[in-house]
Amino acid sequence: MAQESPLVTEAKKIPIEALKYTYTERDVILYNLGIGATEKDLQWTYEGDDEFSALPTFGVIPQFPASGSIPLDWLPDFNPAKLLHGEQFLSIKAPIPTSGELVSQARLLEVLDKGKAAAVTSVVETRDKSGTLIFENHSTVFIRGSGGFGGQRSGSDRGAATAENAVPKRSPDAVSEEKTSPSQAALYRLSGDENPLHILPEFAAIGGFNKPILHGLCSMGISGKHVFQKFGAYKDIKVRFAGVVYPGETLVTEMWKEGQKVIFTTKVKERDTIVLASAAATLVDNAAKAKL
Ligand SMILES: CCCCCCC[C@@H](O)CC(=O)SCCNC(=O)CCNC(=O)[C@H](O)C(C)(C)COP(=O)(O)OP(=O)(O)OC[C@H]1O[C@@H](n2cnc3c(N)ncnc32)[C@H](O)[C@@H]1OP(=O)(O)O
Repeated sequence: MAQESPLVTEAKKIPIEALKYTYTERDVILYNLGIGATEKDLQWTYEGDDEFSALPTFGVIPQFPASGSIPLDWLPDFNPAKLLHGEQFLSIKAPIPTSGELVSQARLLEVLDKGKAAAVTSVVETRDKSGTLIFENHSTVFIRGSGGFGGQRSGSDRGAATAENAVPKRSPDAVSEEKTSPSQAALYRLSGDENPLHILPEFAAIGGFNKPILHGLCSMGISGKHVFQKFGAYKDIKVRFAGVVYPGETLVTEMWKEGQKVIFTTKVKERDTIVLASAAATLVDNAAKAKL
C-alpha cells in the first residue's frame, strides 16, 4: 500500500472539537417523517404512543454536525458543490434515547486519492452524558476534482463498515417499494443537513446536476426503514451511495437474509438504476433484542 500523503498526515493533526446535540421528541418525529413515516405509524409519529421510538437510522443525526466539522479546505481544488456522500456505516451500541443531550467526537480516519476524486473517511463516536457510547458512525465523502495529491488509493479493512456485501444469486427474500415526495429533501434537511445541493438549483448546477438531489442519508433511512419493517431491529447498517436519487422518484429495496445479515440493494424504479449498493444490516440476536 502507498504511503499516506504528508497533506493527510498534517490534516489529521488539526484539532476537532466535540459537539453537543440536544434534541426532543419533536426532532425524532421530524426525522421519522423525513424518511417516510406517516400518521399511520404512530410508534414513529406520535410521542404519546407506548412504543414511541426513533427509527434506527436516527443514529446518523446527532453526529452529523461533528462529522461535517472536519476541515476539508486543505484538499487540492476543494469545492463544496463537488462533494457527494460516498458511504455510510452506523453501529448502534445502546438503546436510542427519544430526547436528551449527546456529545459527538469526530476524527479523520483516512483520505484516499482516487485520481479524479478524494475519498475522505471520518469516524464519530456519540455518547450520552454518562459517557456511554450510543452510536459509532463512519462517513466517506467523495470529493470530485480533489484527487491527484499523491496519497494511498485503498483504505483499511474496517469489518462491517467496508464489507462488499455481494448480493446472493437468488430472488430477493423481501422487496419494499416507496415513492418519495418531490418535497422529500426540503423536509429531510430540517433534521440537520442543510447542504444547498438538496434545495438550491443554482448550487446543484455547480455540482453537475440539473436539479437538486436527495440526501444520501435520506435514501439510506428509507431503505433502513424497509429492512426494519421486514426483518426487525438491527445493530448496524452500511451502504455505498452508488447513484443519485431525485426527490419524487420511487425507491425499491430488495433484501436477502443471510444468517444475521440482511443484504440489500436499492434501485430507482423510474430509471432502473442502483442507488444503494454493497449494503447490509446486521440483525440483533434475540438476547440482545431484549435489551435494545
Ligand atoms: C455524515 C456526514 C458526512 C456526510 C456529508 C454528506 C453531505 C450530503 O449533503 C451530500 C449528499 O447527500 S450527496 C447525495 C448522496 N450521494 C450520491 O448521490 C452519490 C451517488 N454516487 C455517485 O454519483 C457515484 O457513485 C460517484 C460519483 C460517488 C462515484 O462514481 P465514479 O466517479 O463513476 O466512480 P468510479 O469510477 O466507479 O470509481 C472510482 C473509485 O472510487 C471508488 N468509489 C466509487 N464510488 C464510491 C462511493 N460511493 N464511495 C466511495 N468510493 C467510491 C471506487 O471504488 C473506485 O476506487 P478504485 O479506483 O480504487 O477501485
